[in-house]
Amino acid sequence: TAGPDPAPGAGANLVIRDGRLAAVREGYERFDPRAYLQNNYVPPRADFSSEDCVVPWKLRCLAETFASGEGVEPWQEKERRLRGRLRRILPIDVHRPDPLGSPLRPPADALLSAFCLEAVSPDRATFARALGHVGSLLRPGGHAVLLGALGESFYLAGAARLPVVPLAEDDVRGALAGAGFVLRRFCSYAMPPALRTGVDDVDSVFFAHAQKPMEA
Ligand SMILES: C[S@@+](CC[C@H](N)C(=O)[O-])C[C@H]1O[C@@H](n2cnc3c(N)ncnc32)[C@H](O)[C@@H]1O
Repeated sequence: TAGPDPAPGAGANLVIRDGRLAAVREGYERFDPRAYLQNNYVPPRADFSSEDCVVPWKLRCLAETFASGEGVEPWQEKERRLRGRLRRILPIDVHRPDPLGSPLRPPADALLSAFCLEAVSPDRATFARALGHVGSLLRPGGHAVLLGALGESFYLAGAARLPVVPLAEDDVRGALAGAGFVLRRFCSYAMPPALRTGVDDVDSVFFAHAQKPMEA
């Protein structure tokens, strides 16, 4: 059945939103993954001699969360089991209500998204919508683990200068609540001056673990 008539101006808003998403897509055509890795995943940001460094902080958050479940095993064993279970790598577009192009059957137990949603969204409303889209891939009781940037407006990846929606902690908490999640853990890491290398203007990094309620 047809829905209600769109409000006056709604069509124009959709065109503007589509135009801004097209600009984001165009930006990612110049995204250079090697340059991105070089900017973020080697020293000084990935300096494993210092626990205070940002990449060890991110990994610690993930390790603590994943270790809080059933069975604690050496990472080598976890890696072996994960590789054994990996079946397919699928393209995803977080701006589509159906991000994988078709429903996920069965829905996922867990979802991990790192530095993606805010880096592909022109504004907070689009970020919240994208979170809702990927959240819909989870089963009731499923877990979402998010890492992301706060207060960031751009980052560099080779020739590409990608715009980022600058988020505050409350924007992330609000978007999670709006997407129907219950927050289990939220923490943040202030980027120290020594790691403000010019490859972005990030203020801090957040980590969130949230869960979909079980169905009544
Ligand atoms: C800042 S990088 C994050 C990379 C990595 N996940 C990390 O943690 O460092 C943003 C990523 O978003 C991906 N991306 C761009 N548009 C997207 C979209 N519409 N849906 C899903 N991912 C997208 C890009 O390919 C890029 O790998």
